[in-house]
Amino acid sequence: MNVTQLLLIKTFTKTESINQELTTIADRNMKYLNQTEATNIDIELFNDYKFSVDQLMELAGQSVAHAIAKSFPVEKLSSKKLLVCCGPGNNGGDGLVAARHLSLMGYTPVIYYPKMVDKELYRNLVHQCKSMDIEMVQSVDLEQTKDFGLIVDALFGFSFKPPVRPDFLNIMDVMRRTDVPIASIDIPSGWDVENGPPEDGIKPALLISLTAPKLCANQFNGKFHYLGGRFVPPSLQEKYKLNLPTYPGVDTCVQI
Ligand SMILES: NC(=O)C1=CN([C@@H]2O[C@H](COP(=O)(O)OP(=O)(O)OC[C@H]3O[C@@H](n4cnc5c(N)ncnc54)[C@H](O)[C@@H]3O)[C@@H](O)[C@H]2O)[C@@H](O)CC1
Ligand SMILES: [K+]
Repeated sequence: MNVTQLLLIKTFTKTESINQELTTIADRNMKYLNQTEATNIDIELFNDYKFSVDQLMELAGQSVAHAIAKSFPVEKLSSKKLLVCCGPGNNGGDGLVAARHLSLMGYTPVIYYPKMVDKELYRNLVHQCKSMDIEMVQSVDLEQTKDFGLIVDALFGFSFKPPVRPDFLNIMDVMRRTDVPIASIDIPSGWDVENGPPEDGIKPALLISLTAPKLCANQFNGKFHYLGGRFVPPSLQEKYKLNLPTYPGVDTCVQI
């Protein structure tokens, strides 16, 4: 190895460690949003920055699929089948998008979508999933969860207001009692967005926060916490002092 090569390696190593240091500093100051801030950022993305819901949902759902693949690689999962539980709002939409991407990545998602809202966005997402032969089930009980290697929790996101309404009590009970690991999108369903888990709250193994973590994520102590939704314009990050960590390379998600 000549002197130039040695110098190049040293410079590269130094840059890498500076980058890591910057990421750590950013992590330390990363903003955890309250419910109002999360809603306001959402409104600004749509009204001021002119994003459409399906644009952001596609990016969010894809980043969820990538975080799942990093945490539960398809070849290591006990069963390639994943149960994706989708709620009535955009969190449920993220779940439908994630199911489609997971299917393209070699998993076998099965969707449970008990309260589909009759809007074109959701109808199209369901149509896309059905066109890819993704199975949809009408009910889920505890016994059935044994067929799955992972449950994707896309029931409620940052607009959730406790307590859980009767239509979702059964699936929440199944998620509480199952031994199958859970990957929660944005908020562990049933948790208060700011105050965290109720006494008998679900305990996800993976949480994928979107845009920026919400306050309840401070109480997450599962194995993997990722940030996804790499779409926040710098000026919006600056306005809310989000201090988001640096996403590695071209990744759509970053472990935090
Ligand atoms: N900027 C963003 O901020 C983005 C947000 N996205 C997703 O959108 C989510 C927020 O979506 P929404 O505002 O549509 O709301 P949610 O998906 O959080 O849930 C709202 C739905 O759940 C119902 N609900 C609320 N409380 C309930 C309760 N106690 N029992 C039963 N049902 C209840 C509401 O009636 C409504 O239908 C985020 O968490 C994230 O997953 C992404 O799709 C894209 C970008
Ligand atoms: K969720």
